[in-house]
Amino acid sequence: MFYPINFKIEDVKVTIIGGGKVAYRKCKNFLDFGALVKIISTDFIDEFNDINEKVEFIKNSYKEIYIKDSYIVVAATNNKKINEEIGIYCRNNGKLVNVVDNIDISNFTVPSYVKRGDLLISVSTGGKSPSLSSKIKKELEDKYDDSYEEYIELLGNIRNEIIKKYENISERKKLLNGLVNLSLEELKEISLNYFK
Ligand SMILES: C[C@@]1(CC(=O)O)C2=NC(=C\c3[nH]c(c(CCC(=O)O)c3CC(=O)O)Cc3[nH]c(c(CC(=O)O)c3CCC(=O)O)/C=C3\N/C(=C\2)[C@@H](CCC(=O)O)[C@]3(C)CC(=O)O)/[C@H]1CCC(=O)O
Ligand SMILES: NC(=O)c1ccc[n+]([C@@H]2O[C@H](COP(=O)([O-])OP(=O)(O)OC[C@H]3O[C@@H](n4cnc5c(N)ncnc54)[C@H](O)[C@@H]3O)[C@@H](O)[C@H]2O)c1
Repeated sequence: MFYPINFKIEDVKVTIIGGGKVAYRKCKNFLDFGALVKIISTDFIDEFNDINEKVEFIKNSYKEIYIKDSYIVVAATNNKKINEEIGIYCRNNGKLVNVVDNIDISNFTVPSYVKRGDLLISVSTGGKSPSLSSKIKKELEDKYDDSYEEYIELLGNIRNEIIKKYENISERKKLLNGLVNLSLEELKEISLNYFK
């Protein structure tokens, strides 16, 4: 079983071994959340050329030295034995490791997710069906569209004002619980009143 946590990885060093489709997808995800990514691979697919963020590319085969200073490691080569070796080294050295072809060695996996500003909805099937995770994600993308980015921002701002203004915890809670039943337009109205 995997436990869900929200991990602050801004400026945390992440090393990915492998330069294929799976490594590319993981790389994009980590960059989305502000990590410092280094990639070691004997070859890289062309998609890597279109990455705008800063990534350190090392064209070489895997060596232990490359992951010594990384707290988070993804083993994403197409060589099962190398992936396993990376996984075991990381487990023995207190690192977080995602072995893309071996859930038993992995001590974390990457879920599907929908991100709308600070709203983050993630889906995992414990490795039983990545396809189902992806399908559920697509359903959630329709339900929680782009407008939620502004919605969550307004909720956060108004919540801060309510916390400042109301000391009584049960009154506070009632107000905060009620906010989520309002539409984006209604929140905008309230926000104008709070911040005028
Ligand atoms: C969610 C997502 C995140 C991401 O990678 O970004 C993700 N896999 C995605 C897609 C996907 N992966 C695969 C297919 C082909 C169809 C299929 O297999 O269903 C598709 C679908 C497609 O490509 O359409 C093949 C596959 N996946 C794994 C193995 C190895 C194995 O099972 O041992 C194999 C090869 C099996 C074989 O040998 O054929 C393993 C893992 N894949 C996970 C995550 C973790 C568990 C997540 C969970 O608990 O659900 C876990 C355990 C480890 C990890 O990678 O963290 C991303 C969806 C992105 C999105 O759309 O949002
Ligand atoms: N977790 C997932 O979501 C998922 C999805 C599909 C497949 N997989 C598994 O992930 C593996 C990788 O998939 P892919 O489509 O990215 O494969 P791929 O063949 O496109 O890429 C493999 C990469 O590993 C590199 N590589 C191989 N040996 C290396 C070494 N010793 N050192 C450094 N780099 C090395 C290659 O240069 C290549 O860039 C597959 O074998 C499959 O089992 C996982």
